[in-house]
This record gives sequence, C-alpha cells and structure tokens, in this order.
Amino acid sequence: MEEKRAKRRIVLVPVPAQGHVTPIMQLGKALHSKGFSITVVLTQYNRVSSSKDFSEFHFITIPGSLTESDLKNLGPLQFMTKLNQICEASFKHCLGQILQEQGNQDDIACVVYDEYMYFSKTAAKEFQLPSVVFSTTNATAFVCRSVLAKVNEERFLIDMKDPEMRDKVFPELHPLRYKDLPTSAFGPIEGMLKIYSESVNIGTASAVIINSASCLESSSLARLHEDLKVPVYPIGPLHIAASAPSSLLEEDRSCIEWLDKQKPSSVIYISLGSLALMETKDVLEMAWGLSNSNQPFLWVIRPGSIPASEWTESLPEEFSNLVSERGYIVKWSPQMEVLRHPAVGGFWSHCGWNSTLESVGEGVPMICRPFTGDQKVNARYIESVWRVGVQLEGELEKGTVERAVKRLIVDEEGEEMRKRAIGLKEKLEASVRGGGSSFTSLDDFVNSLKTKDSM
Ligand SMILES: O=c1ccn([C@@H]2O[C@H](COP(=O)(O)OP(=O)(O)O[C@H]3O[C@H](CO)[C@@H](O)[C@H](O)[C@H]3O)[C@@H](O)[C@H]2O)c(=O)[nH]1
Repeated sequence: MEEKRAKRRIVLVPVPAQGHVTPIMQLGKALHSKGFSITVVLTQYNRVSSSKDFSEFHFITIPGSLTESDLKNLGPLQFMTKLNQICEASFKHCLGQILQEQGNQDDIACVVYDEYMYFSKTAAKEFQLPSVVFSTTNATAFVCRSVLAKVNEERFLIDMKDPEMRDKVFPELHPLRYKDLPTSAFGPIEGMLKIYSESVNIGTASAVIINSASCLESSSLARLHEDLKVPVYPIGPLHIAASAPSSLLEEDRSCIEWLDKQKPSSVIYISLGSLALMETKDVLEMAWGLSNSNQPFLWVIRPGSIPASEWTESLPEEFSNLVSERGYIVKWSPQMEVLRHPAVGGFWSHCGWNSTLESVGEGVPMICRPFTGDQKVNARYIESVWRVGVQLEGELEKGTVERAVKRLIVDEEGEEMRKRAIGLKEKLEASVRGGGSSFTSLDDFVNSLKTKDSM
C-alpha cells in the first residue's frame, strides 16, 4: 500500500461530561505517545483543565455552546440534541480555521469524535477529512443501541411496561433482558431513540474505536464489526493503557488517609459517577443497610445529587448518626487511587463504563445499582457474564443492602468474585501490554492512518 506523507494532527471532540472527557483524554495521551499532535475541541461547558499530562495539547473552545444551567434545565438527552444542533456550524468554522492556520489540509490525520458529538461528521466530510467514532461505552451497549434504533417504537413501549416482558431475555441479545436494555432515565423514549439512531449511524466514519478489550466482550465486538462494516478497534482499558488525570471536580484526598486506617479488603466504596441522582428515601435505606452491615464505608455524595440539597444538609439527623459510626463521606474522590487501595474490598457502583473498567482493572468486586442507559447492560454483564458482582434490583431496602455488602465483603461468595475479578484484572493488564490485543489494536489504528487506502 502506498505510504502517504505522515499526517501528524488528530482533532478530538469530547462530550463535555466527566465520563466521556476522561477516556477521550486518555485516548489523546495514547495517540500523542505515538507521535501525533493533539487538538481538543471543547464546548463552553465543562472544560478540561490543561494538566501537565496535556501540556502539549492544543485546546480550542467553540463559541455559542450550552452552559451548566442549560444542562440542569434541559436534562442530558435534550442537552445533547441541542448541543449537536448548535455546534455543527461553529465546529465547521473551527475546523476551517485550523486548516487555514496550518496551511495544509493534509496535516490532519483524522477527526476522532465522541459518538454523541455526531455533528462532527458533517464538518469532517465537508473538508474531506477522515472521521473516526470513539465510543466511551462498551461494544455490547453499542450493539444494543443499534438494535434499539431499529425497534418498533410503539411495540417496544408496550413491552417495556409489561412486568413479565421486562424479565424476559431480549431476542438476540442474550443474556440481556428487556429491563437491562440501555433505555434512559433522563427523558421520553422517543428522544432517546432519536439520539441512538444518530449516534449509531456512523455515516462516512472510517473506523470505530472502543474503550474495551476483547477478553471482556469478543462476541459483541465481532458483531459490531460485522454490522458496521468498518474496522472496530478495541483499545482499552484506556485508564491502564494511558492513565491521564482529567477530573473536572476537585478531589478530596483526605479519604486516602481515612482508608489508611482501615483493615485490608474491609471497606465498601460507594460512588455513583458524575451524573446519577439519588432519592432521599434510597439514601436513607443505603445508610441503614451500610451501617447494619458493620463494615466501614467510603461514600462519595456529589453536591446536587440529592434533591433539594446543596449536599447532604436536607437529610435527617438519623443519616449523620448512621454514617458517623463507621463511614466517611466526600464530595468527590480520587477514585482510581481509592480502588487501588488495599483497604477497599468492594465497590457499590452505578456501573458507568469507566467505573466498571476501573473496578475490574483493580480486581475489586462490585455491588451494582445501575441508574440509566448502558449502566444496566454493564450491571448484567458484571453479575452474570463476568460474575464479579451482585446486582441490587427493585426497591432499595436496608435489609437487601446489608445482605449485599456481607455477600461481597464477608462471605465466601465475595471471595470467589474477588478471585474472578483479579483474573480479569490480569487479562486486562495483559491486553494493553506489548503484544496484547488492545495494544495491537491501537497499533493497527495508528498504522491505518498512514496508509492511503484504509481511510
Ligand atoms: O468521586 C469520584 C467519582 C467518580 N470519579 C471518576 O468519574 C468517572 C465516572 O465515569 P463513569 O463511571 O463512566 O460514570 P458517569 O460519569 O456516570 O459516565 C457517563 O459516561 C459513561 C461513559 O460513556 C457511561 O458509561 C455512563 O453510563 C454515563 O453516565 C470515572 O472515571 C471515575 O473514576 C472520580 O474521579 N471521583
């Protein structure tokens, strides 16, 4: 194949939210280490601060985008729809400017955009630049979204309301049940299906990069490759391959000192990611259950995640009493460091894909309480495919919370899950090492940028 003059710049377009910013910045770091210059196009909302890891990256903010209060008012689904409408023109303008400044169109190797920033593909096409989709969820969730984008909306709505159907396995998506499908808690199903069909329609994109590894989901990756008819590159877990701190919130490191005082594998760490919200009654059931389990716990409660509360002040005194006995609360933790800490024996998670990879990547078993979207897919896989966790389904109740904690931290069953999680950790580490599947996949992607016919 003919070698072209090396194109050295990659333009990244992240979704402005923690769970998406983190992996795309890690991808940027991985590509930078392969010799590419990185330009990150940001919206005005949730900007990445340029830490030393990204000091050589070029950041551009496109004007006219949405603000934090827009997110609150619109909710994530509408926010993303609107963001895609607003950003299309400003991104085209921005790309035009980058090209003009460089004076050489050939210098941009490709535009890598988060699958939910689908406006990017139009601009890339207009300037005849190769575009590549980056999925921050896993391949199984991508397959699900492709299936959902094609369902009969009316029929699907009826099925999803039927309790018997909800427990049934969805055709061709074994072991996922109807209730495990990545439907959204953030708005009506119609809006969600529209976003899904936009995001899975990869248009003229020439490849898909996924933050996953073939040891986790080889059949979904194969299916995706077959469906999309373009190369699919599983290059994760990126937090192991190219760790790069990109927290949008300030981390409270005092929890590490607290962990230092706890016994090995005794602490349950609780964090529901950057978007999930909690009901006051659930917070209380959790506090009761955790307290009754007699295990120490470290709990991240994000400001604004409890209704009518800046932080925890609207909760009754009972909550503080329960927590003060053996718990520690922070607003935001250095999560990867927490999961690596020997005192941590289990992770109560909403099962966002980053948290899932980070937990399995440290061999920590999980209590799964998914909230929305792909988290339900991940929870099902954690419990019944990888068998490294237990899922809490239905109403949250202090008795079930207490039992789940004991199953994970105290019982033999938890020990078995921990062993399997450590087994997966080893496989994941091997996949990003020289010769491993994700390592090779990243190399294949980089090589594809150098050959004329593959883009
Ligand atoms: O106290 C905390 C809590 C979280 N994190 C980090 O924040 C990220 C959270 O990401 P994730 O677990 O994926 O959750 P969300 O923020 O909810 O992520 C969104 O994006 C993910 C990737 O697309 C999806 O899988 C989720 O469903 C979606 O909600 C992780 O890297 C954590 O390490 C911290 O650093 N400190």
